Amino acid sequence: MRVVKVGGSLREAEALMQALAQSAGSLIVVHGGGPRIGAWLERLGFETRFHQGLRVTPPEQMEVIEQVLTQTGKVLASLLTRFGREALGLSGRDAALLKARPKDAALGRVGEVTAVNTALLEALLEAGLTPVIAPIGMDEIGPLNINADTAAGAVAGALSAPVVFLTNVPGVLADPTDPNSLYPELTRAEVHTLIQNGVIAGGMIPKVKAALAALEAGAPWVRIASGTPAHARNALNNTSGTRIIP
Ligand SMILES: Nc1ncnc2c1ncn2[C@@H]1O[C@H](COP(=O)(O)OP(=O)(O)O)[C@@H](O)[C@H]1O
Ligand SMILES: CC(=O)N[C@@H](CCC(=O)OP(=O)(O)O)C(=O)O
Repeated sequence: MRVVKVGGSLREAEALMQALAQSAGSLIVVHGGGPRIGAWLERLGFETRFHQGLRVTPPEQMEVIEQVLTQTGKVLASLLTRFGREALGLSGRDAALLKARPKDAALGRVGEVTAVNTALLEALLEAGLTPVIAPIGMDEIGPLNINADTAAGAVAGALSAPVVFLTNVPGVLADPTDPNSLYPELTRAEVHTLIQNGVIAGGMIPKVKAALAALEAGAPWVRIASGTPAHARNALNNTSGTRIIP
């Protein structure tokens, strides 16, 4: 079994969904949708800003964020199903799949995962269904906006499963403008240095942090790789992209 995080930066997800649908073994998909959320917030006249790769989430933006993410999951699940892998779009609110708490008051309704309903995921896999999870969590007040990388790392950690973060770059790059500057492997200490000196920035920060959290929680291996179909297939076999090691 593998956990696959599909980045919202991958706007044309169809070819990737076909590759995932046809890959061997059980999958749990966790997806993002940052660019689509941004587009809708802008269209509706909301300001949006990021702190360390996380979208600061005033409570009044939560309805839009939840709608966009939930619908994105339904689209991905229907594509997987069409390509032969029966899939089900869920949000972290369904059956308390992702219990969460606010991460930091300054970030508004941004959540961090406190518990994953692994029994539900195992039951779905047992029934031959592929869960497609929108990164919305739940506390006693209502929904929380969880970064999709964070959510994928938490799910992988809870299941002690490998996780692959598929995105619009080949992995962690020494020079984000040069796709040939890929780090094949990074340790925890190297990751922290690269965050401190600004080489790892923006949306790459939650990815490497989630990768380290998953490893700490028991994931056997973790990769950040390109979401092109060929690279995604290799990443699922623990070969392409950047491997993060403890
Ligand atoms: N060192 C780095 N190597 C690669 N990408 C980086 C790095 N630092 C920042 N980034 C940015 O992180 C982006 C990927 O994160 P993000 O846009 O959130 O994607 P996704 O939607 O797939 O999660 C890249 O497109 C790139 O702009
Ligand atoms: C708290 C936070 O940052 N939530 C993210 C959730 C979606 C996401 O993570 O999408 P990507 O994987 O495409 O970046 C957001 O609002 O954009």
